[in-house]
Amino acid sequence: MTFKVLVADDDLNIIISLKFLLEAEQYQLTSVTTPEALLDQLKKQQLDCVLLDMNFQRDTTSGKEGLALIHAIRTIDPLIPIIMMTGWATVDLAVQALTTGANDFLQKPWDDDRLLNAVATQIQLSRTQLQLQKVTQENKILKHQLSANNTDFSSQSKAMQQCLAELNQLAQSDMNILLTGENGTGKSMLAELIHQQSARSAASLVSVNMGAISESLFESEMFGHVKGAFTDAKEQRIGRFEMAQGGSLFLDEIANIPLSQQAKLLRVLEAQQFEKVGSSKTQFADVRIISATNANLQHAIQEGHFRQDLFYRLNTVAIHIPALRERQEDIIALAEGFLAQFCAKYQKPLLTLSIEAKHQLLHYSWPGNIRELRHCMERLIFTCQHHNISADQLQLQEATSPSQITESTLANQAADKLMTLDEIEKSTLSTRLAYFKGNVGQAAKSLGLSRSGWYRRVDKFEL
Ligand SMILES: Nc1ncnc2c1ncn2[C@@H]1O[C@H](COP(=O)(O)OP(=O)(O)OP(=O)(O)O)[C@@H](O)[C@H]1O
Repeated sequence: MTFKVLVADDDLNIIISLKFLLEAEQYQLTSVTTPEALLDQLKKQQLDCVLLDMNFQRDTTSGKEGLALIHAIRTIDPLIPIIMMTGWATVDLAVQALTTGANDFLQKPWDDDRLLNAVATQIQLSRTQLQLQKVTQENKILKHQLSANNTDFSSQSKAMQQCLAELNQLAQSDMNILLTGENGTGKSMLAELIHQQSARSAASLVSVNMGAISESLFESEMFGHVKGAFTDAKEQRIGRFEMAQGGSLFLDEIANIPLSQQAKLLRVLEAQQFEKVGSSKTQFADVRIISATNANLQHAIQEGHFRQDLFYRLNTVAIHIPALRERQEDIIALAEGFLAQFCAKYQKPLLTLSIEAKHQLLHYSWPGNIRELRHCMERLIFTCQHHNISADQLQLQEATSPSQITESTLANQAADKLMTLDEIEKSTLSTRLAYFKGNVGQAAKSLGLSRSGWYRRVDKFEL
């Protein structure tokens, strides 16, 4: 990439020398000899750095002209690096230039290496600053979108209202919270709600799906690594604990942490300290942990798959999120809410639910909970021919048992609809998950998959 440097000096010899020096290093040079031409160029083109003489009239040496120009440049471009140059340097003048808004100060005659170094460093710094602004801005937008989504959190059932009241109170504390409940019951959404209502809401909520992190990358993902810590560590990397500093860390699918890594997580939770992989520097972890699982952790402890001491650390308070079938008052309201949302999104006329459709929605077991209901409503926007949705258009079928899904049924399905191998795999994952009522561990095991193998496929098929 070629960077554009603007040289502003009334001495043509200086301009020619700088032209030779900078163009030999692949910079593209524009030169001006008056302050007016300098400001004009700044308004006309996108530049990466300004090399600015401090005195334009030959008989002046005070540097006042240069200082006044810094102000003028900053009103046009607040971020462009300005490197001041003068043959009449004093410490006072240098300090004045830097406090007025210049980024560096060089004395004429200059040392070539020092000048090239100053230009490269200042361009690099301003690009990093720009990048940071961009990321901060994106972050703000994402946070805004997330909290806007949360205002969509809807529930009318008594069970959920109780749950929300409890969460509202706990959110104000700094206790670690464990959310339990089947897949798709809204645990991630509630984690976001807890964070937004906590004193940590100005900092980030960082989410990690523990089932999706491979065992070998666990430490690096969670605590970060320094450059060269292992073969692939080409750059230093910040881990999730550091990203969530001052905020909250949401550990989803917590039961999926391999036993070997549980001790490492426990140490951070106990001592609030961690080290990046490859570093001996201890860092302080100021994060609130919200974790979630659809598994029975007590059972996992008895089976020796989960550490009891880690369970106690995570489970300062536990909140159970009821399954959708246990809060029937929510089903129709949620379904109608999703229909309204998707009709607006896809610019379709509003669909309504017939009495029979409502009846079926209420009597279905919803193994995939609210996620399944949401997908079902989204699908109807495209499959439903009439404004009033009938029961059979819902296409709700209770799951068949895996023993019924034989190779021949799959082969028949494939032949009937000419399914691709991917479609068969996708359909098997969904059926199996539904059969095990959303329990990923059991569903994966029944297919001979590891949890990470399961999640890789879930990602691949965007399930
Ligand atoms: N009360 C609610 N109101 C509106 N939408 C909801 C509600 N609860 C959940 N959802 C929606 O249902 C889907 C699943 O929610 P979420 O991911 O929070 O569930 P989860 O329990 O964390 O699932 P998993 O255990 O699979 O990670 C999301 O699309 C979410 O927006």
